[in-house]
Amino acid sequence: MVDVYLFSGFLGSGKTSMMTDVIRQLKEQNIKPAIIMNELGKLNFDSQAVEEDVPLKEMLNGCICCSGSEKTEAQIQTLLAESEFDVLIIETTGAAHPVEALDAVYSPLFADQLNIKGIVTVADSKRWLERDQLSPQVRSLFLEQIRHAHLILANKSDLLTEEERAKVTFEIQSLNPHAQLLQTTNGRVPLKYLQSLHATARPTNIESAPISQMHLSSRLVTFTEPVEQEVFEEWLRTIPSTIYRMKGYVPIKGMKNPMLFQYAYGLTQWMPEYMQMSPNIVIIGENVNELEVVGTL
Ligand SMILES: Nc1nc2c(ncn2[C@@H]2O[C@H](COP(=O)(O)OP(=O)(O)OP(=O)(O)O)[C@@H](O)[C@H]2O)c(=O)[nH]1
Repeated sequence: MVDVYLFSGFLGSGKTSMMTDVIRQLKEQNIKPAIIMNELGKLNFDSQAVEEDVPLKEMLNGCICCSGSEKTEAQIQTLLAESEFDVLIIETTGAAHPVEALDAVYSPLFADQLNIKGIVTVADSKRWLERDQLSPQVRSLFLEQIRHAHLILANKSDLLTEEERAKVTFEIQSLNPHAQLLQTTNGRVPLKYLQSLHATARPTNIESAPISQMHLSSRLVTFTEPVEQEVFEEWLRTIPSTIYRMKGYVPIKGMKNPMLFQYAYGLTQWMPEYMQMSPNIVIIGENVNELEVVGTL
């Protein structure tokens, strides 16, 4: 299994600095990294930070969440087929919502090959103190990236006074009490903090993630029998609003192949599928392990 880390954080917060340092540490331990980088602009200057022997895929002109998860899926598949590596680091654009980014990388197609360790968010500590100056939408994204993280770096702590550092730590930890919080400069984080993250996504038929894991996580569910479409839609109306996203293939009674199913923030989409895909869906949200799914054991 390849360990996957999503690096999230606002534009200019220090993601690339963190990545460069993490790659250095991985290499020192003879662990092979591969990188997917994501830039909003046309040219990816940051990729120059990655040495040539590290497999690298770039997604230019769009962010991981809105350029279509198919593209990301294809890139991960190509990487898995072409290169040998132990760890996959995905640097999302500063404008990506972490739920969407997680959604894009978590595909039922290679769920058994990837061990999604979690979202590491780099927060610019100075920006945190000045967050009231951000527009409401931007501020909301900034907060969401922190709220959904599994590990948070309060970066650029060199720019703060002792008192400000304490304030930032207290406030960020209050926003996300589940994640470990570290004060950093230049995104320097000892590798052990990444490695000790629990996987956020595991097939439930193998082992469930701990219930205490209340923050954002995902789960792969396998259907054991076909379900009536109406019964399934009825069930969808009962699920909590903290289930943000589902996608995959649902075996529907009367249909030859499992149907492609998409669910995002209350909206559902069905598409007939001409291939016999495995009857799996991925569920992303909070407390995903407590959700009972119709048609599964
Ligand atoms: N003072 C200070 N500057 C930092 C620190 N970390 C990063 N920087 C600087 O902040 C700038 C942005 O850092 P990057 O690592 O490129 O940030 P990024 O999140 O990858 O930026 P985008 O590519 O725009 O998303 C660079 O000029 C870094 O040198 C820090 O801890 N302290």
